[in-house]
Amino acid sequence: MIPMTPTATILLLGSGELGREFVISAKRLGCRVIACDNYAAAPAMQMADESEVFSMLDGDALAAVIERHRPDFIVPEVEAIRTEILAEHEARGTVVVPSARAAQMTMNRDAIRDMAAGDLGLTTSEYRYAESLADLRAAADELGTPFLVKPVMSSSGKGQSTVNTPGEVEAAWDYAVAGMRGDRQRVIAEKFIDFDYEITLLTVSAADGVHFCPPIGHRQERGDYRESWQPATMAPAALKRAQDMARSVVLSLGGHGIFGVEFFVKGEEVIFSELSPRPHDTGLVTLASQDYSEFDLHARAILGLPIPPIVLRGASASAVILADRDADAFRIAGLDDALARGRDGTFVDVRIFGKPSTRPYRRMGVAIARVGGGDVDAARAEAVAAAGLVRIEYEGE
Ligand SMILES: Nc1ncnc2c1ncn2[C@@H]1O[C@H](COP(=O)(O)OP(=O)(O)OP(=O)(O)O)[C@@H](O)[C@H]1O
Ligand SMILES: NCC(=O)N[C@@H]1O[C@H](COP(=O)([O-])[O-])[C@@H](O)[C@H]1O
Ligand SMILES: [Mg+2]
Repeated sequence: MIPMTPTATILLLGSGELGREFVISAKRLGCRVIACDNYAAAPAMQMADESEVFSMLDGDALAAVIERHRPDFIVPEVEAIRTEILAEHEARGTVVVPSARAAQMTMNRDAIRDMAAGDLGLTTSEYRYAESLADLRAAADELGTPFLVKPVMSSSGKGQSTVNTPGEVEAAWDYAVAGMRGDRQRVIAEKFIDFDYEITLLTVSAADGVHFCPPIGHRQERGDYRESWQPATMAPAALKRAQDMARSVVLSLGGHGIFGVEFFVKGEEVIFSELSPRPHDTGLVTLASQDYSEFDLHARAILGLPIPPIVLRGASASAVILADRDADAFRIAGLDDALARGRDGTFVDVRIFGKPSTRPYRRMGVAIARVGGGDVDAARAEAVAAAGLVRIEYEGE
């Protein structure tokens, strides 16, 4: 029985931790959500009204699921989706978030890079594409070392490595091919940027215009985020430049929703890196920092609701909780110790994602913290301490 007429029916394509928080935000506004992914009991499925387990790269399977549920909105949550099918349904009136074109372009690093560096003229790292080891060797000669190699279709650092000497080119090619999603054997080689810091600028494109969250600083290892904090300290001129670039990218992509726009900052220079047309992992910090989290903002923008001023509650941080091996039998312990760190003036909380299995470096949860007094370093220390107290206990240990 459906207890009421939903505000909207949402088909969520991808059901990880970001989808899980999005489902909670959307359901709070009365939406009905069908969560999809290629494995059962994924984090967002545990919160959703219904779920579907299939490969979202399989066009026929994807079309059949869309037909079955006839959603008002299709909300991509991962980058491995047969996007041609989304375009067909958009043409027939289903809203694809933020747009089928944005989903298609941001799933392919080459498409978004060509748009940003070419059409929009934004500053990016110097780059080349390669479709074979020979191509990559030629790119190495042109770029010079060090440079990064990334599959054009991948995320969370999968298949990404840094080439420091010409002798490392072959290993980088093999690693990228092994880590790529989708069916295109193509990589981008990007000149390494020795940046001072990097940020995610959460940018909301909504019916009432473009809105920005305060910038989020983050630290990455192996191409995946470990810690994020908000607000990141930035010169006002650099922030303005990042906002102008983000606005031009999101307006050019079209549609409504939140975007995580990534920049490197080196001295006066603001360098566009890439973007997600959806909530960003480094934006998990907004669960502590903002009155409306990035998930609340995504839901509101999608539904055509107004975006009120985005208010920062205080200096905040997030720190990830990672697994270190493959396992199906495990338990998460130490929440008592982690939460006991909360005290007067210091908010500490955790989100455990409920992933059914672990693998090395898989993100299983996150600790979030907010402190009084605007001290981002103190917030980082709290989040890291809390995350460190959460333990994954593997069976048979
Ligand atoms: N050209 C570069 N120079 C220096 N560092 C880089 C460069 N490209 C990427 N990195 C580092 O690697 C991280 C991950 O890169 P990128 O965001 O392109 O990968 P991703 O797989 O899309 O990750 P995610 O899906 O988490 O955003 C960056 O945040 C940055 O720390
Ligand atoms: N940087 C992108 C990102 O953080 N995506 C998030 O990770 C999930 C996959 O996790 P898994 O690989 O552990 O299943 C995705 O579903 C999404 O929530
Ligand atoms: Mg990134």
